Amino acid sequence: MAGSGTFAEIIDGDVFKYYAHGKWNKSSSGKSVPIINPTTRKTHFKVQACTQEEVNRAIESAKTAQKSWAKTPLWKRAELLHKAAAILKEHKAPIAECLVKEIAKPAKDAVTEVVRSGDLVSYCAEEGVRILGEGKFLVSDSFPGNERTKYCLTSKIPLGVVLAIPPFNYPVNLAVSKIAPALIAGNSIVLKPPTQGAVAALHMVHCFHLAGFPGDLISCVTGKGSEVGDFLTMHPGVNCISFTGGDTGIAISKKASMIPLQMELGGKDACIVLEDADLDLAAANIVKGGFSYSGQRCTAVKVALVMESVADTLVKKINDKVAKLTVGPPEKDCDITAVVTESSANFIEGLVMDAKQKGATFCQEYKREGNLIWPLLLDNVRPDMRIAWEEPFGPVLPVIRINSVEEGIHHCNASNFGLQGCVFTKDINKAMLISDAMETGTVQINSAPARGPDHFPFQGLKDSGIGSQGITNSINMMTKIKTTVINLPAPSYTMG
Ligand SMILES: NC(=O)c1ccc[n+]([C@@H]2O[C@H](COP(=O)([O-])OP(=O)(O)OC[C@H]3O[C@@H](n4cnc5c(N)ncnc54)[C@H](O)[C@@H]3O)[C@@H](O)[C@H]2O)c1
Repeated sequence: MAGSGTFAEIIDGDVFKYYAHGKWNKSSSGKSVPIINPTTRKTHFKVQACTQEEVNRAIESAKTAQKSWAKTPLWKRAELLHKAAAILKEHKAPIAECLVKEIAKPAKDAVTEVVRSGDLVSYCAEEGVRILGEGKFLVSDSFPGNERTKYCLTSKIPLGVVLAIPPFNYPVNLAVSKIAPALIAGNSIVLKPPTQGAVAALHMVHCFHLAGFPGDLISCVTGKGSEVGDFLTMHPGVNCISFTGGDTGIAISKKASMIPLQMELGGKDACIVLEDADLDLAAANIVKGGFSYSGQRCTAVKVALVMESVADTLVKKINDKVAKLTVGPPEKDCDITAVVTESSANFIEGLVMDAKQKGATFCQEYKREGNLIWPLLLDNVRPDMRIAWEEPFGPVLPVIRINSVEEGIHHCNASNFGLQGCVFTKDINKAMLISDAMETGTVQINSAPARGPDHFPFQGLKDSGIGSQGITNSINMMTKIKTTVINLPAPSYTMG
């Protein structure tokens, strides 16, 4: 159970401790932050409200710890990561329980998130050993005017302290997707988990503690993002920020100093359906893509752009599937569960009411109880409706009927987001042309957008992000290149 057994030391009374200096600590603030269960709307957990002084100490000690970690052999770093991955998977049940209570993630998906996270950590260790074990050797005579008098050796070195800020929807997976690449590359880590999801993240961090990483190398500071956020992101001791979330990331990018930033932000992933598409496949993917975890996924299908000639048939197929979605508590593994906060539910409702007022066709009746919103398909959505452009992050999906492929591409590209998109057609040539024309980081052909598998590159264009994630890209991003040049007194050409 959460906060008991192996995890008993991470809680004090009813408040979870924060992790720094290799141990679990109470904040001197004496204050805590409540975590509201989205289903019951009652406080379920509490975490420490860390002070700026505590955050400062965590960063300062991470700086020192990183220096010796960078001198730890790569195979040893990998070994510890493999150990942490195994411990994480062993304790999937209590961590998944936190995800169910804190973010109303359906029970089975919660377990999947933890297992996937363990796999990500292991893969990262293996990939790190492969790509960080290699450097480059260059000779000078390939550049005009040079003899072979210079040998250049390049290697990848760590950046220093990496600040990791994941969002609420995958607080474990999107934390380890930053922690593991940072650690294998020789960096230290300061994690600031989201408020909803903080307790799952603290349990995950305990698995790293149990694996035996050096004290001070990893810390996890809790508190409201709006209170400790700026202090963390503008701290001179931070050498890299890896952030996943919404528009907050744009604000952070403007405030951060001259350090590498990895930003994975919001999306308005479009699904273009052509006349020749397999409509059963498209409907299945639109429902899975649009409504999994109640639409609270960065890569959820957030607008369906459907050719008018197949729209009636497709909408009917989607509605038949929507009718089968179960709605209720995450403990019962329902498909649609309460959205994360009351303010999210209010925001979603605002988009729905705007669409209603402007004449969208409601395929189901709009229904809400507390944070629980029943799945809703809105047909005949037009570009003057907010839902055509904004990210609901909830179980509401707009359908815009289009009369040409160009119209679909135009709508997709007019968005300020550019995360992913997808196209359904049996014509691979057309699909490739559309993929090239869509201004998004990834285009899926004949499947819903998805972040995984976790070693695939994952990136957003425009307001959807900076840089590229995915295991290999994250490891590379969390390193810099160092070169040593050997200067010879006379040219030397290898004769074999
Ligand atoms: N592109 C991706 O990879 C990806 C993946 C998942 C979610 N998302 C996006 O995340 C959003 C939903 O997640 P969310 O509601 O947790 O996002 P959010 O931007 O509200 O919060 C993200 C994180 O930032 C922290 N934070 C808040 N204010 C801060 C500040 N001033 N300084 C530093 N940190 C601060 C939060 O505590 C949280 O940990 C959606 O827009 C979704 O599309 C993107």
